[in-house]
Amino acid sequence: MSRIAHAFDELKRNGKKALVTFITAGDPDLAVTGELIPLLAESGSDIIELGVPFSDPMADGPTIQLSSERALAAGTTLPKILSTVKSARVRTQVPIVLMGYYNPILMYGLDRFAADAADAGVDGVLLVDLPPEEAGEFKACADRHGLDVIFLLTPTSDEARIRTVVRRARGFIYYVSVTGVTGARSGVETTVAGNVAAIKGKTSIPVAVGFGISSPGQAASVAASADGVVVGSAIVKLFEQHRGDDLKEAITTFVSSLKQGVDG
Ligand SMILES: O=P(O)(O)OC[C@@H](O)[C@@H](O)c1c[nH]c2ccccc12
Repeated sequence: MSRIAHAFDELKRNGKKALVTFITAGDPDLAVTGELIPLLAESGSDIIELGVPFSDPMADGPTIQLSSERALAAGTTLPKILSTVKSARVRTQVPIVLMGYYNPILMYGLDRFAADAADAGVDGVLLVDLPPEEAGEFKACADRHGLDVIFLLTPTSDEARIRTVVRRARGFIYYVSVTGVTGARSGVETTVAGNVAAIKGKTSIPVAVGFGISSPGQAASVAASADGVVVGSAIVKLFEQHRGDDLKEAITTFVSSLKQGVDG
């Protein structure tokens, strides 16, 4: 069983839901990312989603776009991200999902990437712009090296797409709560609970929900129907206002409060 599947299993056994936290790798630099990985886990993150910064992040809103720019300006590259994960693995066993766009992975080489990511201690990969219908080759590489491929479903996914994802999913399915880009929003879409229930009716793979969740209260309401709650932009926003120990403290405090929300 993968580290991701195991984490969801263990939570379920204790009647709990997962908190998935997103940060961009390399914002403000990879040394900080390496310190934040164990810190996020200690603060209550059950899974960490690490963004691979990309020059044209079309699924992302302004907060994560800026974060990506800071990371690229700091010289962040995919090989350096993998070695950061490898070093952090000595300090924590928290499941790590790399989130990125297809192009950098394709340039790296699909099989070489899957091998190196698995060797570094990456557990899952989410490629935003690789639709499940076209993911066959990458999925074969990921399977070969024991990486979970995380697929996205959205409020507009049709039955055929849902069936494809349910068949191919490993680790968890990521349900995007809104049609639009990442970023904090004031309320949770009313369609989330119903759509999550519909997906869960078709699979035993856990369903995590993300996009627009930015407070402990929103996290609590999503955790009522989903197996996991993903928070990105609201955490990434803290990188605009804080540095050094101050950043670590702000993240610890905020992530602990999100965990309390998820735990009800
Ligand atoms: O930022 P938000 O609205 O909290 O959403 C989570 C999100 O940041 C993270 O999962 C993510 C960042 N970029 C993405 C692109 C596609 C899917 C998911 C993501």
